[in-house]
Amino acid sequence: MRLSRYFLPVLKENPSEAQIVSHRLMLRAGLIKQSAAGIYSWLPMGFKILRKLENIVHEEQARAGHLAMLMPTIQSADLWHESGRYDAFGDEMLRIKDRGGREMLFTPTAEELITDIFRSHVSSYKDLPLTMYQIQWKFRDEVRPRFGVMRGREFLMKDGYNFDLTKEDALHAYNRHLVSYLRTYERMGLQAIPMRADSGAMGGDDTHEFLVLAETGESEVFYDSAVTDLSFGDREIDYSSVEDCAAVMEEFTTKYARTDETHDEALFNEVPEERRRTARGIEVGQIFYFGTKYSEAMGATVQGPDGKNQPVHMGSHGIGVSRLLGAIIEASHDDKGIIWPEGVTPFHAGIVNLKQGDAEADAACEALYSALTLMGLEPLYDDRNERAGGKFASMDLVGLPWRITVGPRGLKNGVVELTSRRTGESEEMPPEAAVQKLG
Ligand SMILES: Nc1ncnc2c1ncn2[C@@H]1O[C@H](COS(=O)(=O)NC(=O)[C@@H](N)CS)[C@@H](O)[C@H]1O
Repeated sequence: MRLSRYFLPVLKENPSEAQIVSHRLMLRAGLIKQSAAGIYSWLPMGFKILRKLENIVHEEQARAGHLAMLMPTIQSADLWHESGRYDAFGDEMLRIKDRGGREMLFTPTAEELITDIFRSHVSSYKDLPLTMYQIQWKFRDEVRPRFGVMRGREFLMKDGYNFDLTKEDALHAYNRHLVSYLRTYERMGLQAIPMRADSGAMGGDDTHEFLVLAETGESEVFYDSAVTDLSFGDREIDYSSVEDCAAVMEEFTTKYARTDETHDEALFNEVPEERRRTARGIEVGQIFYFGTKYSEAMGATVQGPDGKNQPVHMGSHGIGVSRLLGAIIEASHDDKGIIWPEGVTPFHAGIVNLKQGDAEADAACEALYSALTLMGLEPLYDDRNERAGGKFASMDLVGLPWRITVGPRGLKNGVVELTSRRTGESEEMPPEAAVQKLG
């Protein structure tokens, strides 16, 4: 992409309304623009990153054997009356009347609708296990939307729902989701620690939240520092194996790690004192097992092997896709701006031309642009007639992992400068070598 043809409204000053660094940087880097409290427009670069996050979520859900689908954002209140959550959800639910005066709502979550779809078409245990998920916008009329996309009112969520014949099968689905989440967050360059949490409005008993440690996190957490040494890595796992998934659950959730809602001081004191940590975290996902709460309320039953009809066991599993942009920036930035992990960066390298209009420099930039594009690496070429300092400042703010600086002096020696955004280290090398290094 050429910056002269892009839409990237970078702000020079820190917006006064932004209280945390990720909110500040998302506005300054021209990723989002607030349209109302807690509601944002996603400008081209912000939207490009959001789609990268969605793609990672889709890939890891597919790897786990979960089926992608899409439900509407506007739902009839009927199903919510049936489940008894219409009133229970309270003021967070945005209630709407259509032209016929029918009660509708902008969905805050979708247990009711997915259960209705299931009960309309599935009646035999032979069709189980079944997990379907969507990546869809939600609305929750938060009493205090704040911190930008971190606590929005309209936000993007991956919400997945499993339907199983028995509690054991549903707990395997729970563990399978934990595995898929560990991989998902690591691919985004995040360490998201699973912690015992409270089930709140979703109901049920077993639930873990996934938290990214950050001072600006809204959740207070208590954990054994040993959990920060765990990583899933690129190990192979058989998602259909109950043992394999249970082993990962065991490995990642045996040591003490809880949110304040479930914190148990006595248990915490059993952790060796030098390993006890209290911190704040950003909740980037949560998985739930809630048994037959919805299937009984809504008559979602299957005929079991014994011929008897029984309500299915369910769970729901969410990832805060739009919140993740904020979480990643909180975890990866410096005083100059964002530092995007390679797995989610909107462009792989910035090309900075120190002398736009200089025939040799322009030609070298065009050659780099084509070579990188041919390799499938998306460059962002700052071809504007700006002074070098301004170009460097924009590139640092936007946070691409690499910057290639091209100038007439360097070209005289047959070199360009390759700079790593994370380390700030620069190295001079021939243009071809820079392309190879990024490849
Ligand atoms: N106001 C919000 N703004 C941004 N992200 C949010 C907001 N509320 C929740 N989320 C994200 O959405 C994830 C899932 O939300 S949840 O309430 O925990 N779970 C559910 O709604 C279940 N139905 C999961 S399918 C959270 O872990 C969080 O990362």
